[in-house]
Amino acid sequence: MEVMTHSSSFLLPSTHADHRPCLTYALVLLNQRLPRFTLQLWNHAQVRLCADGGANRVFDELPELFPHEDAVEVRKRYKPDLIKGDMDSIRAEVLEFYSNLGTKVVDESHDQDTTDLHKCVAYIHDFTPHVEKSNLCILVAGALGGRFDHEAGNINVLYKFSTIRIILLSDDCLIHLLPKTHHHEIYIESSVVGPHCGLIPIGMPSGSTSTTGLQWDLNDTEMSFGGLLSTSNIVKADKITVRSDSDLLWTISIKKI
Ligand SMILES: Nc1ncnc2c1ncn2[C@@H]1O[C@H](COP(=O)(O)OP(=O)(O)OP(=O)(O)O)[C@@H](O)[C@H]1O
Ligand SMILES: Cc1ncc(C[n+]2csc(CCO)c2C)c(N)n1
Repeated sequence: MEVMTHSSSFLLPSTHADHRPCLTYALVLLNQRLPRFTLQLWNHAQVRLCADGGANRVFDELPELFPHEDAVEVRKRYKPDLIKGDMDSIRAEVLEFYSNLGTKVVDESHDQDTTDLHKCVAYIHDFTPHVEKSNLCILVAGALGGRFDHEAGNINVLYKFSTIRIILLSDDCLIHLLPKTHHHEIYIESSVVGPHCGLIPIGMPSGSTSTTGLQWDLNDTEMSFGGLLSTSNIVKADKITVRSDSDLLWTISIKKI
């Protein structure tokens, strides 16, 4: 089975990033307080999207990161490429400001059956050529640590688009899917992530999971809700390996530096 490699180098300043794996990043900003490392994500990304009210966060909070600069100048420098959603949360002044700067706006207020994050990921999916999809990684800022229905909807997007690399981020942790179609090698950037981690089988039980590099490694172990979950585990090596017969969620803490 093919090996899929994972790394959190997008949390490092661009100049420190290693080249493993060599990915193209897209950033989606949601309607929650921007994580403190938003500038790192922004600088790593080739394209930046705001999901509806996420545009208010960029408008209001990005200038706070440059308190000695004129807010309008900062907003012009950090302009999203696209705003997409059902447009019930973005403020009129924010929509007008970014439209005037040339940000593309896609109003999908007719669709009340998919979330704004789903709409943004679908856009990236539809407009990324097939050959480039394997190198694509979507970083989602503000996806965790808020309302539980939103968090569950955000996790569901990982499953709906399980062939695309998508990483959900909060200030405290990141999560992504480890598809059962691959063996996994997770490279730990120990200056920015860890040591707390977890492996969680959402959706269906896992009959057999084996790992290396964890304090409590799994060895052909069964996991399920109602049974064992690997929560509060600890990374003990620079590389973690995971093999499972089910899709698993991997989560690791982000350090407060
Ligand atoms: N509290 C939260 N926790 C996690 N994710 C959130 C939260 N609030 C918003 N989001 C994410 O940001 C996206 C855009 O947020 P926005 O507030 O514009 O959505 P909405 O669909 O209008 O929300 P609501 O359910 O309040 O009407 C949502 O689709 C969701 O993915
Ligand atoms: C069974 C069911 N439950 C909830 C919603 C509501 N809903 C889900 S996504 C969305 C858009 C949010 O921007 C809304 C309003 C629905 N349509 N169907």
